[in-house]
Amino acid sequence: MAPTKKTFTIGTRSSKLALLQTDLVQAALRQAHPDYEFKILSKETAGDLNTKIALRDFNAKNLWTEELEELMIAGKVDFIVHSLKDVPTLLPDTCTLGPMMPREDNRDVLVVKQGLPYKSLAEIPAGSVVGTSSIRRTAQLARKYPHLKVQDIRGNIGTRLAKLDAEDSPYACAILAAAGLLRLELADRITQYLDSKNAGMLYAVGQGALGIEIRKEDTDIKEMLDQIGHQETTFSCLAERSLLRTLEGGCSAPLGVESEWIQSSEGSKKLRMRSVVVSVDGTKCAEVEVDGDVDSTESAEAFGIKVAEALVAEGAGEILEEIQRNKQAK
Ligand SMILES: NCc1[nH]cc(CCC(=O)O)c1CC(=O)O
Repeated sequence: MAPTKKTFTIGTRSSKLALLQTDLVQAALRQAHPDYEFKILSKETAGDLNTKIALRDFNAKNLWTEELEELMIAGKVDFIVHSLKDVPTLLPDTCTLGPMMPREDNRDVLVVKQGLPYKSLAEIPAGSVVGTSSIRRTAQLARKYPHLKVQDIRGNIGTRLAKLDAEDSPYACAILAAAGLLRLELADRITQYLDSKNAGMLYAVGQGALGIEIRKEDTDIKEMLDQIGHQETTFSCLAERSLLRTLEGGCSAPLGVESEWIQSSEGSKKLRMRSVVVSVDGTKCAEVEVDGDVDSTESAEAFGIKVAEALVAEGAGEILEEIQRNKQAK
């Protein structure tokens, strides 16, 4: 009888996208470690079940992660695959993020309601309703496209597209992450990729990347994940998360980022990060572009703090405090 393979259990949410993403990690690990077996254990989380309340009104930040972390701490799963964007910047003491696989497209995209002719955000007529539940997207739209209206659109990606396309829907278009649509093979729904240059829109910290959460002391799993990791993704995402953590806005901060690796004249690559904090009504804005030498976890974390300080010097602190005050007054 063949000896049984050493088996690892991967935890994930049970949404279609979460399962697809977990399949990507499982396939990469099977290829890198043919001697091991990788099983998937999926679970519906509080975040999946609560689709009625606007995301920005949730106080708990770990709706999507907490129950899976409990399974990992209890030893029922060995590591967890998340959309990095949904992972809180502060993890439980015993947990940490492992090396990250190559990032999918990190941009936001415009998706136009089926049957409407618009080819870009700039073409959407004044007074039209844009579907998004993200405070970051809402604030950036208010700043760059003040003639458009914004309305919540909740649920997983399939649900949001159905709400957008419904004949009696109020929406002309919606803003979504490219990564989710591409992974679900819905690229044909993408009308325009949005970035700082063509649309003045920056993406969310961690968008397009997968976060693999592990037990902090589990060096074996960390080494195993090193085989499928991609340093540029890991470092840029850690820097983005350090920036968000320093501004301490959690997922409800109207913070946009855009990271890119640029070739410097000395031959090494530098990390260039553009970042913006916008007041919800779009009237106030702090915007920076910073280059840094990032070649380790530590320098990535330090660079994120440096970008946060640059934003604060541009007035980001006041904008975030005002949002905090309004929340408390509710
Ligand atoms: N907030 C929900 C969410 N979390 C992760 C993705 C998919 C994209 C990604 O992995 O960044 C989405 C959907 C979206 O924002 O359109």
